[in-house]
Amino acid sequence: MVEKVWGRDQLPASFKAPSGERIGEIWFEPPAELPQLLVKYLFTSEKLSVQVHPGNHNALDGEAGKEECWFVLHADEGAKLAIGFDEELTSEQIERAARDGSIEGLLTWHDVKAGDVYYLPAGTVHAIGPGLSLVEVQQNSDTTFRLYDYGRPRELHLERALAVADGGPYPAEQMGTSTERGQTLVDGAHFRLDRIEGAPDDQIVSAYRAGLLVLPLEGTVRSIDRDAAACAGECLYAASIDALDFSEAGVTLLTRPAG
Ligand SMILES: O=P(O)(O)OC[C@H]1O[C@](O)(CO)[C@@H](O)[C@@H]1O
Repeated sequence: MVEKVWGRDQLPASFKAPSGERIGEIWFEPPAELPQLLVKYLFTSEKLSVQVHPGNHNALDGEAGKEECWFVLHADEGAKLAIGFDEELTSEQIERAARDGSIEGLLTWHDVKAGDVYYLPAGTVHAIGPGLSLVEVQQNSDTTFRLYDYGRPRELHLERALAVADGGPYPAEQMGTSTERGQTLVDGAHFRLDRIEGAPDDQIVSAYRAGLLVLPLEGTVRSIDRDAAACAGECLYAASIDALDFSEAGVTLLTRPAG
């Protein structure tokens, strides 16, 4: 569990937050067999920094590319995500806006609801608003460049952020809902994410023949050959979907690296 200035004192029932701590993130450390993917739960009560991540192509030595996606579990009335800019901006315009704080108003703030999914290509300038619970699936990287933090006394990384930031609007095809997309929420360059109800069908089984991470949102998923099980708020690694028992499953997220 990671404390964050924008985190929450009270987490949903399936998570036990230590009292007196403001938990913003729950990380599931990638298992040795699947080092490419990092899965987190995020809980917000305030805005996250306006930030950007590099891609593999423009990360420097010691940094790592970070593309991510968000699956919205819960959104308070009026909750929003800022992704991309309303209008194309130059690097100089982004820098000026980051320095004087007007960047917040230049971002496109999307109304969100449970079941929405957003894929964030590297370079996308973004901020997560308050009142949200999300599952974040991302490349296993902790490289975040903050452009603006509302005056909070945390470090900014303006120069590196400007070097990788895309000044354009967010492409509509990168967002959707689980109703529109069906089971496969993301099938991208770095990872795949599916949302299934009950047991997996043949198409899902054939897509998950190698290592995967399982996040039950409702119900329980068990590992057949190991003494392990996961329910809501937990994450289970399996070497193949064939090693899992979905007889008590409700709604489950499955994710694996691309390829
Ligand atoms: O800099 P902040 O505001 O703490 O945000 C960092 C967090 O934002 C995210 O990049 C999500 O946008 C998380 O993966 C990361 O831990």
